[in-house]
Amino acid sequence: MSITSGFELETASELERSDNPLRNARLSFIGCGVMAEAIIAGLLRRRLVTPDQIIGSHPRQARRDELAAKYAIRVVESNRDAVSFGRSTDQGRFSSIVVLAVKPQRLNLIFEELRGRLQEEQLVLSIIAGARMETIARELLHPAVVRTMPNTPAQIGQGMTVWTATPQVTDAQRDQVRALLGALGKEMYVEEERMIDMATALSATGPTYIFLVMEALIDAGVHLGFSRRMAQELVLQTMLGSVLFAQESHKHPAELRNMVTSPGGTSAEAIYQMEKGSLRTVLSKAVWAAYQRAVALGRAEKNSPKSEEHNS
Ligand SMILES: NC(=O)C1=CN([C@@H]2O[C@H](COP(=O)(O)OP(=O)(O)OC[C@H]3O[C@@H](n4cnc5c(N)ncnc54)[C@H](OP(=O)(O)O)[C@@H]3O)[C@@H](O)[C@H]2O)C=CC1
Ligand SMILES: O=C(O)[C@@H]1CCC=N1
Repeated sequence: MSITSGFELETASELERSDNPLRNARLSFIGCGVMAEAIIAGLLRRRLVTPDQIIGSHPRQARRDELAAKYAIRVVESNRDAVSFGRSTDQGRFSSIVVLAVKPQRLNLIFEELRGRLQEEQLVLSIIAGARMETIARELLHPAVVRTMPNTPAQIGQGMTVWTATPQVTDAQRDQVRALLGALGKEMYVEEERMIDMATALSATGPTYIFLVMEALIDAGVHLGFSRRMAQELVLQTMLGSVLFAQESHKHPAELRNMVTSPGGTSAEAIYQMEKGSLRTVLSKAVWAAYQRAVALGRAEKNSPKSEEHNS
């Protein structure tokens, strides 16, 4: 059976560029859900890799078929087979990145399956919330680990990913990671691993805060009497315009807000109600709660499905 990809390629071939660090890489995705698909789509869209450089593993046949048809990549059932794809052999040597993209609650199963199965030159790149590099390295018996925290706008190449790496990750591998994450949007390297948990709460969980506010404002517009379609257009363009304004003007948000706030006017009235309703405190508490949860997910004893059940 031949597989064709219906996937649109966006830019001129990066593959042909000699400075593309992923040119000869093999990528194995362990768990092909929402985020893994976003990374795969971004890499192919930017033509940083070809479909034959990618393999994914997934427990469900329907999902395997779906991804194979959409991206013309190989998707297998066995996580071990996916990792083996990147192993160098007498026939060829590859740089290989193994992307861990399962839910935190599945991580212990993955450790059991993959422990001791990685070659020295393979790189493990985790996107799993809470999972600490020390734990991954210890459980997989593999010291070269990169920990990243992307977010869902990566699906359209507008993501924000924060990442860090163990000292065993080489400069060449760091270049590969930058290229891979660059296909998702912006990337930011941090030295301190605790900042990954902080980014999990702020930028990775971030779309949740924004979409909830977006939804609430659209509902408020409907309450005023706008059709849902009109309210949605007004709110989305207002949010987009405000973000671009903040980005391009380089002004502090408070300064931009003051520009909207005429004395005795509508904004002042609205601000009064938002402060009365403790909007800032609620947002701060939400981010703090998300941070605490990210830290808790990283604790080994919380990583088993059993303890998660007790937790929920
Ligand atoms: N969603 C987000 O905004 C972000 C998520 N993350 C992190 O990314 C990771 C993945 O999240 P996300 O993509 O949203 O989650 P998904 O649930 O969409 O993806 C995980 C996938 O792994 C599959 N899976 C389950 N068990 C196994 C197994 N034993 N072996 C291989 N695959 C398995 C699941 O299959 P099935 O569907 O059958 O259960 C699912 O498709 C999480 O660890 C999360 O913390 C990081 C940043 C942002
Ligand atoms: O809710 C979650 O666990 C994931 C991790 C970061 C954002 N969403």
